[in-house]
Amino acid sequence: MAEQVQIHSTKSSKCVVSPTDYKKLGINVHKFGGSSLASSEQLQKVCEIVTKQTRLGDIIVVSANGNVTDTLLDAIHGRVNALSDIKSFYERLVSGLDIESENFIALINNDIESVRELCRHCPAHNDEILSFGEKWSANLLTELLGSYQCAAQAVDASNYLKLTSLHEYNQFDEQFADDKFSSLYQALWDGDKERLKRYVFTGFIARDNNDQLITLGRNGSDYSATIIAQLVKAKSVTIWTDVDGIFTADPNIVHNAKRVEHLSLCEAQAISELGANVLHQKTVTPLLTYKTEACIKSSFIEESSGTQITQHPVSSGHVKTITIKQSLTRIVVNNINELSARTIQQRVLLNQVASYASNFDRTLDRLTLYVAECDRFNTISIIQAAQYYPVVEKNNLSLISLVGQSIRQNQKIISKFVNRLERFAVEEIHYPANAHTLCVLIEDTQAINLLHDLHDTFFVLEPSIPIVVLGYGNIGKQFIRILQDNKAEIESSLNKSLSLLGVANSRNYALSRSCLLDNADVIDLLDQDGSSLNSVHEGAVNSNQRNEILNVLKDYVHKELVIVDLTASNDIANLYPIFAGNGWHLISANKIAASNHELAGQVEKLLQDNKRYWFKNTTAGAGIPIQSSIKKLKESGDKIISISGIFSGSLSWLFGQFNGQQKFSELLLEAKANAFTEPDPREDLSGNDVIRKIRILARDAGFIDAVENFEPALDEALLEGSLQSFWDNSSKIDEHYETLYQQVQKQGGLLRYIATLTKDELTLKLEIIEPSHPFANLNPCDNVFAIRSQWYNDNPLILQGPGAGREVTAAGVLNDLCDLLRSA
Ligand SMILES: NC(=O)C1=CN([C@@H]2O[C@H](COP(=O)(O)OP(=O)(O)OC[C@H]3O[C@@H](n4cnc5c(N)ncnc54)[C@H](O)[C@@H]3O)[C@@H](O)[C@H]2O)C=CC1
Ligand SMILES: N[C@@H](CC=O)C(=O)O
Repeated sequence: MAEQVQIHSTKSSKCVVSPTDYKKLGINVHKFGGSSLASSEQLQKVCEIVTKQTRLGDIIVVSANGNVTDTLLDAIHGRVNALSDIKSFYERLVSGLDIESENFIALINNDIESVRELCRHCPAHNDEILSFGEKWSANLLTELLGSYQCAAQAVDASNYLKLTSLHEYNQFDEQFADDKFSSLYQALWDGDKERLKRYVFTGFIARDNNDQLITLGRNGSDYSATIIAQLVKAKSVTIWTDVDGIFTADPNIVHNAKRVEHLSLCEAQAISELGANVLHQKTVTPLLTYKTEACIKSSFIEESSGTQITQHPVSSGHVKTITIKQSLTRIVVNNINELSARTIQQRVLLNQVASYASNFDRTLDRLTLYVAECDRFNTISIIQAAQYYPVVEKNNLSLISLVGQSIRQNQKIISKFVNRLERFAVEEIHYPANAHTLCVLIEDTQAINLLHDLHDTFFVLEPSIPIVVLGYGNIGKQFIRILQDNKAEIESSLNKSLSLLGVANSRNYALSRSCLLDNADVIDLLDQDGSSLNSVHEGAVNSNQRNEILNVLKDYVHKELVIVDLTASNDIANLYPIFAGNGWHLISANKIAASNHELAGQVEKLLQDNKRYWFKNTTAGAGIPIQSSIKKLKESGDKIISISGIFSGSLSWLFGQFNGQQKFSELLLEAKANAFTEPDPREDLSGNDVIRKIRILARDAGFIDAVENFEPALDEALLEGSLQSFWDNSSKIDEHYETLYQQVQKQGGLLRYIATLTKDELTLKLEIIEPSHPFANLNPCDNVFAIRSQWYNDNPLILQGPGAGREVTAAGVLNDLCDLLRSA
């Protein structure tokens, strides 16, 4: 049977074309572990996966079926029934499969006799004996795939993977492999891709530089898969196993652990160095060298997406998983110099000793190693061979480690971690060499409690306050989109779950107590006519033409709720005192309430009484943090003297673009389409929108008694009447700005709508400024705020940036929401 594999794998080739072409094929490597190949049902499942998810030319790497490797080891160690157990196992396995079972069993019997013979040798040919497991597995799967009409070929990997030297574990002969793979993919040179097959490679086995068969140790088949992927420049590697990827903690210990969707290669490396069973260190090394992407999936849950290991981090600064290694021994070597300590650390590594944390303390000249208890004697021998005398200080220790991209640069994570440790008697906090791991050593007896505690701290999100968004227009839609796209990131940074209870526009509202962010289809229906909603959605989307959503929200009176007002509605602004009285927090992009001193005062008082917050940073500067800057200056004792600048994003854009060539009204339509203007653009041209911003900032700066002196940016006569009559008057508007433009040109200046705030006067004027004026050269749509204060007197503090638009405003609202959820 074993020969069967070898016949296919060593075809000699006379390649006439470039031997590198198979590397351009985009081969996918799929590796199936022993548990995925342990029963006839599982084998059939694997065949389904292979037929559906692989292409001609893809490589399948297999481990031995079920526990066959362990049973072969038993045979080596002299267990009498071991080989007959293997025979019975295969008889059972093939009886449920659609293959020529008699032939297969005859071959197994034949091989078992060879194994028996090899076991009799002294010393036994261990690697050769163990290699039968993978060979049987490759042949069985190949044969079974045939019954699925899936052309496959069993391949003995030991004819492809050859070490370049006896000791360099990671060095495989690339030229040797290249020749062999070129031969395997011979059909490519004949221009006949259809002749390619799925190649079922034996995992775990290779050859040393003397051509002797060797096995690749623990998790050797995973290693074969990533090495083969590196050699054939594979497009992807999928490791199919019995667990559905990497979890936030070992799910056998922490039952609410969740699957981690993405890990970066650096995170994967850090996890593997900590001794993860599912991801061995040597498996990751080829991925790091070749930088291919990988995936760990369960062959039991085919539809799950498992854990993707990506070359670049999908996110950084978050804890992704917490690992635990129990039953470690602390071995200490005192009075040792750094060079000897490093040599010992290296030898420990080369001997494949499971050492999970080691540390050389320069000030104490002390080397500390934490090794698996089973590796204790091995470690002591290595240290003694270097003429040092180790002390076994303590047994029964656990290493618990947080892993996440660059978490060591995140002070918040470090302090959260250290705070949690206060309640435990920890042995040592350990900082490994990489920036992605934080470790603690603790006695085994306390370790599981600490693991649960840390998992709750970093992964169990506190429920957060339900959010209701009023307004689903330019800003509302973008805000919901970024909430959906960044939900996981926001939740992990706040350590709170996001709960979008309701969304409304002036037609409909949607409400779901189980978070609308996970129910995007419902939100999509908000723009539809009530009559076109089908019955399935009737419960979720309802008419809001008379603010009906507020009736449903009565259930939340005196409970915490965040109302996010993204309307331009007067009615909603006038309801703020009721919202505040109900004990609800407020976030506004709508400027109406915040710019009305009396209303804003009443709302602030009610919020204060109810210990609730009002965030409204976008009402004055879209995404520019103007209000928070003024607040911070005042909180630190500064006094604001004046604020001047250009506060209208739309007019900044319009006057920046207008050059007399294009009609002003056409530009106005473009500004509206870009969401730079108010829903009714007359609000911008009349100055009303900027006046609201001026009043909001005046209130923040403390200029409440100042006299107002505001001029519109367009003659009031052209702003009167309905919105339709305004657009009908476009030609007059165009004439007006054309004449103005000629005047400005004559003076060699630029037209800007400038606001100035002092404690005595608030002004807003259309001004002609010099091209050298600080407000002259702004990017299109920019706002600029020059704050002169007691501390920024001669040289004002300037805040400048995009002052209008969907993206920046929605991002500003999201900032407000995160600040609120952090404070509440
Ligand atoms: N566009 C921008 O750059 C900035 C806009 N803002 C403010 O954001 C607000 C929204 O602006 P846009 O999204 O451009 O307006 P929009 O007209 O596109 O959207 C307004 C939404 O509010 C809804 N609405 C009206 N009355 C309602 C009610 N009673 N209940 C529930 N929903 C209601 C409308 O149906 C619509 O969905 C405005 O107050 C604007 O001043 C603030 C900063 C920057
Ligand atoms: N229409 C406003 C948008 C932001 O508030 C502006 O032009 O600044």
